[in-house]
Amino acid sequence: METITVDKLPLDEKIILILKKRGIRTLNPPQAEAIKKGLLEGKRLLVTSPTASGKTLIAELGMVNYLLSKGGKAIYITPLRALTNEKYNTFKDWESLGLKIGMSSGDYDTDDSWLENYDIIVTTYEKLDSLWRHKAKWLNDVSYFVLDEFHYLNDPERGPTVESVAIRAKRKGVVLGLSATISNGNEIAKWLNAELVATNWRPVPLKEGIIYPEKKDFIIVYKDNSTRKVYGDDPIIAYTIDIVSKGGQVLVFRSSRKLAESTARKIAQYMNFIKLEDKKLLDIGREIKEVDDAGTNEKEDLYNLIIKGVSYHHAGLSKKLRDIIESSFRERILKVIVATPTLAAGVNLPARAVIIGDIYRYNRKVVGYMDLIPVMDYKQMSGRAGRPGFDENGEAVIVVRSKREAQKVFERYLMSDVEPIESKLGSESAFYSFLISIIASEGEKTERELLEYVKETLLPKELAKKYFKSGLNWLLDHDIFIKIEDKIKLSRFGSRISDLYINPFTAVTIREALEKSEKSCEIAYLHLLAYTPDGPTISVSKSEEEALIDELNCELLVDEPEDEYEFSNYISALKVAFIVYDWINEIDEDTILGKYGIGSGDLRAIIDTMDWLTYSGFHVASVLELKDHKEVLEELHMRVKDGIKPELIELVKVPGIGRARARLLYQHDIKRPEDIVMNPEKVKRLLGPNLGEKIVREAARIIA
Ligand SMILES: Nc1ncnc2c1ncn2[C@@H]1O[C@H](COP(=O)(O)OP(=O)(O)OP(=O)(O)O)[C@@H](O)[C@H]1O
Ligand SMILES: [Mg+2]
Repeated sequence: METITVDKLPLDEKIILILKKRGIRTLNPPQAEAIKKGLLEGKRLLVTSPTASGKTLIAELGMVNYLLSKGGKAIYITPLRALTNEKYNTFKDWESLGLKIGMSSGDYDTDDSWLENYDIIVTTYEKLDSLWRHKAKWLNDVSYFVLDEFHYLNDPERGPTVESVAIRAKRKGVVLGLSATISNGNEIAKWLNAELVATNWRPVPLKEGIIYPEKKDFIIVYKDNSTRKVYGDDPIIAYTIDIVSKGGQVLVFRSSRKLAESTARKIAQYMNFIKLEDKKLLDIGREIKEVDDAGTNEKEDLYNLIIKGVSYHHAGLSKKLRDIIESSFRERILKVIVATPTLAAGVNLPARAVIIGDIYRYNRKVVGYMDLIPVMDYKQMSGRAGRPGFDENGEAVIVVRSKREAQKVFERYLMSDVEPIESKLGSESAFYSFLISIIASEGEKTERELLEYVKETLLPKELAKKYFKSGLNWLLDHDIFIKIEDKIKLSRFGSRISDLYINPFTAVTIREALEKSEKSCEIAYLHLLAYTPDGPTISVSKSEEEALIDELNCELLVDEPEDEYEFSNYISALKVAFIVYDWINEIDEDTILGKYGIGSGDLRAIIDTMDWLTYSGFHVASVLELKDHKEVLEELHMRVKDGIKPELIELVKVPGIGRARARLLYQHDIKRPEDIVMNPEKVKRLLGPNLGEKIVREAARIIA
C-alpha cells in the first residue's frame, strides 16, 4: 500500500501548510489511492475503508481543491447532527484560504437562505432533503456533494433519505461517497457513476478474537489462532480489568441500556485495584453534578461510577452528560465506557480494546424475538479499537457462552465479509415520501418523467414499479398529488406537508382524525400526534398499561386498534401523551423521569419531536381550515417546547426566559413582556442584575 508525502501533492502551497499544521506529513493509503484515482481532477469516487482511516481528509482535499479551481459551493452531508458539528469544526481550518464554512441542521420548515454566503456547508441527509423541497435557491450553486457514512443507505430508518439524496445529487454535480467497508462496493460505485477506492488499511492494526469460558477461567482465541487467558468470574470484567491494568482503555458494548448500566456498576466494583487519576475523576464527577439538562438520580448514579473511572453511555442520557463522558474518555481519564451500539455509529471515540458483550439484539418488529447483529454493526464496534498514536494495536473480542458457539461466531464475524448494502425504499411510507420529495424538489413531472427517477433507485426494478403504481394512486386518492393534464404536482395540502417534512401517513392520520372529530381534550391531540409514524415510541409495561387507561378521562381521536402490534403503538402513544401533558403542566423534570422510568435524553427527544408534531398538526389543521382543532394545536405547540401552562405563553417569547424564570416572574405579577419593561428594577431583583438587565432589553425588543 503506497503513501504520498504531502509536499509532493499537486496542491496550492497554502493547503499543504494547513495539512502540516495539523501534523499530517504523509497521506495514508486510502488517501493516496483516492488522489491516484483522480480526486484532484474532480472525479466522482466512492471510498470504502475502515473507521478512522482518514476518509474525511479525502473529502476536504476534494472539496477545497475543486472550489479553489472551479468556484461554486460544496455540501458535506452526514447522517447525524453530532457528526455535523464535528466536521464543521474540522473544516474551520480552510477559512484561512478565504472559504466560508457554514452549518445547517434542525428546523425543517425553512430554506436557510442565509447559507447563500457560504462556500462549504455541512448538513444532514434529512436537512438537505428538506432544503431541496423548499427549493432553496442557493442550492443551485452547489456542484460538489460529499455523502459521508454512505453505508447508512442500509439503515431501515435513515436509508431511504440517503438514497433519495444520492439520486438527486448525482444528477447535479460531483459526488464523493465515503463509507465503511461494504461487500458490494463495485455495484454501489457504478450506481453513483463513480470509481471505487476500496482499501482495508487501518491506522492501527486490529486483533480480533472470541472469549469464552474454559474450566474456571476465560480463554481468548484470536483470528491468528494465538490464545491467552484472563481470570475472574465474568468474561467482560476479567477482560476489562486485564486491559485497564495494562494502562489501556476499554469500550464495552451491550445490547440494551439496562445491561449497559448494570455492567458498568459491576465493573466499577473491581476498579479499586486500578491506579486511577482520582483528583481528575473527582473534577469530572463534580462537572457531572452541575449539568442543568439532566435528572438528579441519573447524575447521582453516574457520579458514583465516574469517580471509579467507569461510565455507561446511551441515548437516554442528556447531551451534556454524554459530552462530558466522551471528552473525559478522549482525555484518557475515564478508563471504561459501557455503551449501546448507537455509540459506535460515527462518533470518533476509539479505545485500545473493545469487548462486545452480546451479539444478539431485540428484533424491533417481533416482540421478544432476538436476532444476531449484522456483521456491519460488529465492524463498526470493533473498528473503534486502537487509538492512532497511543496503541500499537487495537483488540476486539466477542463474548460467547461456550466453545461450540465460538466456532459459529468466529465464522460469521471474524471470517466473513460484511453484508451488501441495499435499498430500504421498499416500504410504502419510505417510497411515498421519496415520490413527494422528487416532485417537491424537482417540480411537476409527467408520469414517465417520474418513473425515470424511480428507475434510478437501488430497488429491484419490478418492486420499484409496484411501489410506484400503488404510490401514485394512494397520493392522488389522498389529495397529496393532483394531476393537471398529464402533469403530476403537489396539491396545496401536499406541498404544506412536504414543507413540514412529515411522513405522508402522518399527515393523513392527522387529517382523517381531525376531519371526523369534534374539538377534544389536550391528551387526545397529543395522543393522535404521538400515534403517527413520526411520533416517538416508548416501551410500556403491562402494569403501566392499566394505569394509563385508568387515568384517561376523555375520548381519544383514534379508535382502539384490534391488531396486537398496532395496539402496543396505541398505548405507547398514550404514555407519550401523558408525559407531554405533565410536562406542559409544569410538573418538574425529576418527577416525570421517575414516574415514567425514562432518562433526560428520552424526555428531551420526546419534547423535540412533539414540538415539531404539534407545529405540524397546527399547520395541517389550518391548511384544512379546521378552526377549532387549529386553536387547540396552536396553543399546545406554544406550550410544548418550554413545558408551560397557557398563562406563561407570553413570557417565554422573551429569549432567555424558560419555564422556571417565567413562573418566578409570573408569581410576582409580571405576566407579559410589557410588565418586564415597566418593572426593570423588580426583574433585576428577581433574576439578578445582569441577567435581569439582559431580559429587560430582550423584552423591549420583543414589544418594539
Ligand atoms: N494522513 C494522515 N496522517 C495522520 N492523521 C490523519 C491522516 N488522515 C486523517 N488523520 C486523522 O485520523 C483521524 C480519523 O480520521 P477520520 O475521522 O477522517 O476517519 P474516518 O475514516 O472518517 O472514520 P469513520 O469511518 O469513523 O468516519 C482524524 O483525527 C484525522 O485527523
Ligand atoms: Mg468519517
